[in-house]
Amino acid sequence: MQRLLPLPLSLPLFNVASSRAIEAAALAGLPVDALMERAGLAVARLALALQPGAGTIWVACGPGNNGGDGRIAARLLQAQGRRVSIGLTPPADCCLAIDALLGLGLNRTPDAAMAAAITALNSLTVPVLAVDLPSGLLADSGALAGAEAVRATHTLCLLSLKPGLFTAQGRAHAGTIWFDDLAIAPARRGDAGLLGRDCLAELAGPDHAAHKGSQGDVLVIGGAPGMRGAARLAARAALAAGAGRVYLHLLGEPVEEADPARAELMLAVRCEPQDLAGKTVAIGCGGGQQGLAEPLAAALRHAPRLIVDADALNAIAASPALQQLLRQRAPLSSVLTPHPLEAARLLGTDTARVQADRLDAAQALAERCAATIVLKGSGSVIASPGRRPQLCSSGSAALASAGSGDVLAGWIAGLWAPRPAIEPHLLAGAASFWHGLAGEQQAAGPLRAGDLIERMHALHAPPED
Ligand SMILES: NC(=O)C1=CN([C@@H]2O[C@H](COP(=O)(O)OP(=O)(O)OC[C@H]3O[C@@H](n4cnc5c(N)ncnc54)[C@H](OP(=O)(O)O)[C@@H]3O)[C@@H](O)[C@H]2O)[C@@H](O)CC1
Ligand SMILES: Nc1ncnc2c1ncn2[C@@H]1O[C@H](COP(=O)(O)OP(=O)(O)O)[C@@H](O)[C@H]1O
Ligand SMILES: [K+]
Repeated sequence: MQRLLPLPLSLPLFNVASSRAIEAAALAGLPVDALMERAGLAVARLALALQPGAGTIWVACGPGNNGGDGRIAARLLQAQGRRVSIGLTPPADCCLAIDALLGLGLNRTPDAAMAAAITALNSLTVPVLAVDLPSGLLADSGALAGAEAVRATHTLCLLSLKPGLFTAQGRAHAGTIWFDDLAIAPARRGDAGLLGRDCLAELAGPDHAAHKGSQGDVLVIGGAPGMRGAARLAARAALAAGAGRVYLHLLGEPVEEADPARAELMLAVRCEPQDLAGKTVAIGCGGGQQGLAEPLAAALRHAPRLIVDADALNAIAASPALQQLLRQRAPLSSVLTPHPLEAARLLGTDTARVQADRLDAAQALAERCAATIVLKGSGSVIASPGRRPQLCSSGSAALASAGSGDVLAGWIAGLWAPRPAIEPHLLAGAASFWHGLAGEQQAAGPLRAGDLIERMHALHAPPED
């Protein structure tokens, strides 16, 4: 059993169908109850490690094998001399609750009895340990099957890691995530990947002979009047990520300086095809509603590497001609960074549908746009045509603050410029992980986007001895 996050090494994720196939293959060589015995033992061990007080441990058991895991844990806890109560209502002296109501088999809105038990679990002030998944949370998507799911303080995921724990509502409901593979090594590829720190190894630093010309040029296009800050944040992030030279083309009224507070940034007065050639271009941050279509069409045609964010995404969603230009770009040359509403506009649907299956939505968008997609939010999804999607395991609600998305767009550009040959799927995963890692390093409260850049800059790996 291991505490999962922060995650050093990336791991495979298995959806419900694959998890069932892994279980069936394992059971072919084992006694029928072997896996459930292992699962119950793991639950009981973690329950004791959580050091429950002297009261009664409530084991809320559902009708299927999730409940079966709970019953075995209850038996083992009793054998350890603990008072245990099995049922759908808590004992008066509850010191720890084990949520074994529903796991992989959740397939509809919780019925009245289950919903009442979920509400009772959520009313407790003692720790709640969820078995496999918080009950009410869908394993494949991290969406809720009904109005409410258990908000656990700990979740022990069993046998196979399920994607739903790591995206949409998963992280908000799972608490501290633990994993026990029940001593079974899956003989199949994951349906998706969970990105760990090892993804940063894609980003080797510059060699000693590097110079600004070898580190690539970034051009940030956006920052209409009133929203200049968004483009400046992206440009500052590109600089902090390691681009050799960073230029800003600000839309609307001319300005004298690119960024008076960051002397390293240069102003790009024009945005003609020859100004785009050879550059990594990030477009859309603070782009506004007007003045963006022309530079966007030029960037789609001429930028060899392109990151499309914010208003540029909205402009593409509204224009079949721009959509066609996007699809006609060279393979492996475009990264789109939508939040769920922007993704919904591009897909012609609504935010709720995107959030109901983030992995599916991101993959559909990647195929439709022929681009790498970073679908942002808790558990960002990185999807590319023909690739397995990745979920970012880093990040926190400290990032839920204006400008952190602009920083991500600029950061991707700044990492891409010195590494023009890197595969965008790997680049976007590593950049998102880095961004999330910096976003976790906040004791409390939101992280201002300017401070986020400084934290991301501080995470550049020191040279090895
Ligand atoms: N497979 C593995 O990898 C391993 C699995 N293990 C464990 O088994 C768990 C999976 O067990 P499972 O398949 O029995 O499903 P489970 O989650 O107990 O639910 C099914 C029951 O709930 C019911 N039900 C469903 N939705 C409902 C709702 N909304 N409201 C009310 N009822 C609802 C459903 O009813 P039915 O649809 O049949 O009418 C059925 O009776 C897994 O999460 C893990 O803990 C480990 O022991 C070892 C490895
Ligand atoms: N709760 C959260 N958990 C993890 N990451 C988050 C969370 N909230 C926001 N983020 C991240 O912060 C960034 C916000 O981007 P975006 O919504 O475009 O903001 P803005 O447009 O203000 O820059 C994204 O990278 C997103 O993944
Ligand atoms: K459960």
